[in-house]
Amino acid sequence: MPNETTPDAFDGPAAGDAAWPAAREVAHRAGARLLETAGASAHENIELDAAISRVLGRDVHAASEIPHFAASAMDGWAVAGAGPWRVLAGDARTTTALAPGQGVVIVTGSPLPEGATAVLRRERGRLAPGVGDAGELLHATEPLADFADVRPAGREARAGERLFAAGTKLTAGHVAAAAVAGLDSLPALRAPRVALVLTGDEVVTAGVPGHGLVRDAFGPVLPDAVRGLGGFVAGSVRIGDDHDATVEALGAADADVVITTGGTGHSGADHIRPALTELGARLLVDEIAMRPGHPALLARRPDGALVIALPGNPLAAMAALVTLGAPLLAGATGRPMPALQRAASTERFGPLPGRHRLVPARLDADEAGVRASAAAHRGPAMLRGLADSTSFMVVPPAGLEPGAGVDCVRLPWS
Ligand SMILES: Nc1nc2c(c(=O)[nH]1)N[C@H]1C(S)=C(S)[C@@H](COP(=O)(O)OP(=O)(O)OC[C@H]3O[C@@H](n4cnc5c(N)ncnc54)[C@H](O)[C@@H]3O)O[C@H]1N2
Ligand code: MOO
Repeated sequence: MPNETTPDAFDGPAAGDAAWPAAREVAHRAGARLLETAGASAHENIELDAAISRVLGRDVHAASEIPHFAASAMDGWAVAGAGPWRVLAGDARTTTALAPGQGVVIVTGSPLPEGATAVLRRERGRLAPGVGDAGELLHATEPLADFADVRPAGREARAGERLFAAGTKLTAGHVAAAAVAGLDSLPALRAPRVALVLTGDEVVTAGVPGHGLVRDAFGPVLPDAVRGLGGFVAGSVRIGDDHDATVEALGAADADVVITTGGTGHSGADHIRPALTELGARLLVDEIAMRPGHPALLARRPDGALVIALPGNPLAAMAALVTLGAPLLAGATGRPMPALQRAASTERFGPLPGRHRLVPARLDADEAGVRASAAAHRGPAMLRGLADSTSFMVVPPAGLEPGAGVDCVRLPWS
């Protein structure tokens, strides 16, 4: 998707300590521009088993009526006209038509024989000897309405009806519905290719870390989080705190979007900013007025690829991912800015002038509405709070009184 781009005023100047809402807007526009640049090559057909979390590039229509034949919704008898009914031998699979006064055994999902006017459930039918040579007759134990327990053809969709709109992010529900509609593939937008660059001399990937070392919190979860946001992790590298290695990794990553972790600070051990400068990348967001996640960056490489630099502190990185990554990947897959959910804060937050706070929280609904309960263990380097959460509350700079409404952003995996 990346392409040679000329700097222009599209994104505005680097936001320089951007306000939280402005950082989201810049990220969403930058993502949308990736999609514009890709044009027709952004579209592809995907098999159903690879479709979950992908975004539709075009509307999807029903190829035929759904269901495409009238069927029984219950086990019992297909019957024609008013009862009692004479029950034919065999079952609905071998009986193609019924005359009034006839019935035949049918199971759920079987096509209704021609002439059938209703299905009588097994538990609502009684077989009794008929008078004279009438043989055994089927009686309904309660009144039977016309078309009772029949699934008519086309009840769920007419042929040609739009099932899902372009821009829909596909869930298991969409994919199952597409399969029932007889579709083998879906017209998707190509998932933006994301390359991960995980930095840090002190980061280890197995076991209990030794003194001064930390276990990598990102490698095991970012691929799934990126997929949840509509992207696809195509590659991942780990580098130490080294300038040349950072320049090489950021420059060489073959992707639409590069996501880095750590090294966003201004110390001698932090190499993301100098590497972006050396690569000639343009900063679109240069830090965000938020806590945690303040040092996060968004930049565009000269070839058009976008770079999201997440801070090393794990909770801060996740806060930055929902702030920059979610809008960016929404824009890059033709979707609007991810919606914020409104909830009532159960807790008081004092003011923090000029800064939004992202607080991991659980959202619960009851008859009074949706409540956001901030998690315990929510320091920037902690993760237990995140584990207990479904969202981040976005506490405005003025703070919040208990019960006051607050916007919340969903976690990528919730
Ligand atoms: N003098 C200042 N120091 C710091 C500031 C500041 O404004 N002035 N900002 C703080 C904030 S806020 C954050 S957030 C961090 C940003 O740090 P970096 O992005 O430079 O990340 P590192 O320094 O590489 O690491 C920070 C922290 O995160 C741990 N880490 C790194 N990678 C991983 C990983 N894969 N899994 C788990 N943990 C990881 C790392 O060990 C450090 O503990 O800077 C503050 N300092
Ligand atoms: O972004 Mo940092 O985690 O606020 O400490």
